[in-house]
Amino acid sequence: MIHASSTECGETSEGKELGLNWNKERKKKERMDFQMMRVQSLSEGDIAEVPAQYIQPPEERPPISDDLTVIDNSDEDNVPMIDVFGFASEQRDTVCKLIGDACAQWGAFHITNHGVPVELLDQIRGVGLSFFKDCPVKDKLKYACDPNSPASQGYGSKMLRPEAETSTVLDWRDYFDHHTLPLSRRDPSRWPHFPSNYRQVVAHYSDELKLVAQKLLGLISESLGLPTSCIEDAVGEFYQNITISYYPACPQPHLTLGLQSHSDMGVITLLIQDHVGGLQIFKDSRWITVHPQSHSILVILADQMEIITNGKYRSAQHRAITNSSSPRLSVATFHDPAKTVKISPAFELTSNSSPPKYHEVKYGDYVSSWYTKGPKGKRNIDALLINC
Ligand SMILES: O=C(O)CCC(=O)C(=O)O
Ligand SMILES: [Fe+2]
Repeated sequence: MIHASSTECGETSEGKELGLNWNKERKKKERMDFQMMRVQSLSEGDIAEVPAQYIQPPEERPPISDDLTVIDNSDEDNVPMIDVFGFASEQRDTVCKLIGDACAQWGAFHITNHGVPVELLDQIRGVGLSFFKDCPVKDKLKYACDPNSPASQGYGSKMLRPEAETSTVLDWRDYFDHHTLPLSRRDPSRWPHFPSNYRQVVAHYSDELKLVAQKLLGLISESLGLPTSCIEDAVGEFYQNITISYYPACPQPHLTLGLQSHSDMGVITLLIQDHVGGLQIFKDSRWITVHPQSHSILVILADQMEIITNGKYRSAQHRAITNSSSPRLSVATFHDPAKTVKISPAFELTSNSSPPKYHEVKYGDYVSSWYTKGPKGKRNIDALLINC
């Protein structure tokens, strides 16, 4: 009774202290709750202005005056579209040359006739959208990822460790990260059970995209005059994650980013998006909006590819912008080395006249540093440059 009244009124010194601590704890919890708040809940709360934590510094803000100017560049000035002819051997030399040019100039390209059934592309977009749109946030939260562990599997809204976040603006994005390969990491019971075919579609998509990634690594190796298996041998067994990102409509797209500027940390990313558009690639000092192509797959070179190729092919810097009218969905499939694998420039690509440009790095160390420091464009890979 005494305790109850003294803490409630804060009359005794012990009570005051308890009251202060309680207040501090409550404030901390409110801050945490805010940080954990899903962007979708904010967006559906019908707010006119985005909370301060989502406002980018002026130099990072996208120059959007209204939503219709999001896709402003012409077809000629967009990532190359390459028909890979089902990876048929008769077309291999031609395809290899086109891929080599796209890797050197863009670090990204679309592929068609990749062998993944278009129905499967539609299905994974469909189950992803259904999870985000039709499942109440409280049900989605049953799959919440561990906010203290980077790249943990599940439903999340932020990428960085809490200690890094204090100085980092939050992204206008919710996502679901799935650990899909190797099979020892795949546990579909941790993925949404709604809609009912969700788990089966993600597993099927994972298997198909692994095959595409393997074939692409072969072509990319050959495009540099390397043995077909060179890059895949350097990477070892694929660690594959699939991230479905959902970017709710944003009341102030000119102040925010769906996903801040970064390059992916692994080897190769295969991305599909819906018809809305918002992915941009930084090329020749400007941001270019990638035209959505519903049946093609966008290939994005990631940082370990830049190291293995000794900078002949550079990882693509990219970001996602938001818009005020339509939510947007993308599915990114990342292919990474195991954390224990050491990555260094392929010896075939180095010589006395062309020495290694990057320090060797254990992939696990690279990942930890990326999550601790935050992406900020390409600063993580640039930190490995020799003599820099
Ligand atoms: O949503 C997008 O288009 C980009 C996603 C992305 O870059 C990522 O998840 O790393
Ligand atoms: Fe990315």
